Amino acid sequence: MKKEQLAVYFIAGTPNCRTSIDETLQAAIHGGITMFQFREKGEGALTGETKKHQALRLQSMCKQAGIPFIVNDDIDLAIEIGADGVHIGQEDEPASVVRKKIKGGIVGVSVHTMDEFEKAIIDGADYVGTGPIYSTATKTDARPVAGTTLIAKMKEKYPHFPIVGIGGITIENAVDVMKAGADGVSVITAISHANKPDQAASKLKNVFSKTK
Ligand SMILES: Cc1ncc(COP(=O)(O)OP(=O)(O)O)c(N)n1
Ligand SMILES: Cc1nc(C(=O)O)sc1CCOP(=O)(O)O
Ligand SMILES: [Mg+2]
Repeated sequence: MKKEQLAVYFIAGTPNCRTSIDETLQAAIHGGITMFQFREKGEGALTGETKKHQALRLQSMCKQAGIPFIVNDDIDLAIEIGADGVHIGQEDEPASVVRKKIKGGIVGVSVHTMDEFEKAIIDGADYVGTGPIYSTATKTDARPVAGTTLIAKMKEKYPHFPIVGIGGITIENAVDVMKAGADGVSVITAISHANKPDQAASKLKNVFSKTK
C-alpha cells in the first residue's frame, strides 16, 4: 500500500448516505477520494446476501477508478469477494490473526495509544487509524475526543508508518490533522452528508495537496 492512498479515505455504509450509496460513492470518486471503506453498520444496515451484493457493486466502482476497496470488520466477506483489504479495531479479531487470513491484502488497525500503535506495527498492520480526533455523531460507541496529540507523537517515533485520522473531520479542520502529521483523513459525514459529495471530496483533496 502506498501512503498517498490514505489522503482522502472515504468510509460509508448505506445508513450513512442521504441518497443511494452507489451515487454517493460515484460522486466521491469523481471528486478524487483515494481509498474507500465499506462500513455497513448501524440502524438499517444490510446483512447477508444483500450486504454482499452491495459490497460487490461498490467494489466494482472502486476497481474501475483504481482505488482500494476495504471492508470494515467483516473478514469473511472481504475474503469471499476478494477485497483489497480490511479495517479492524481493538474489539475485532486480533490483527495478528487477520494479517494471516488476509495474506498480502491491506490490513488497517484502529489504535488509541502508543502501545496499541506499536502492537499494530508488530502484528503486521499496513496503516493505522486513530480517533476520534474531534467530536463525532456517527459512531455511537466512539471513545473520548483525542485531538491531534497522539498523531504527532506517533509520527515523531515512526515517521514512515502510514497514519490516518478519523472522527469529526471536516473540510475546515482537516488541515490541522494533516499538519499534526497524518498521511490523510478518514471521513464519513463530511462527504456522505454533503450537498455535493464530489465537491466535498475535491476540497479535502485540496487540503491534502496544500499541506503535504
Ligand atoms: C480508517 C479507520 N480508522 C478507524 C476506524 C474505526 O474502527 P473500529 O474501532 O473497529 O470501529 P468501527 O468502525 O468498526 O465501528 C475505521 N473504521 N476506519
Ligand atoms: C468509524 C469511526 N471510527 C472512529 C474512531 O474514533 O475510531 S470515529 C468514526 C466515525 C467517523 O465518522 P465522521 O467522519 O462522520 O465523524
Ligand atoms: Mg471495527
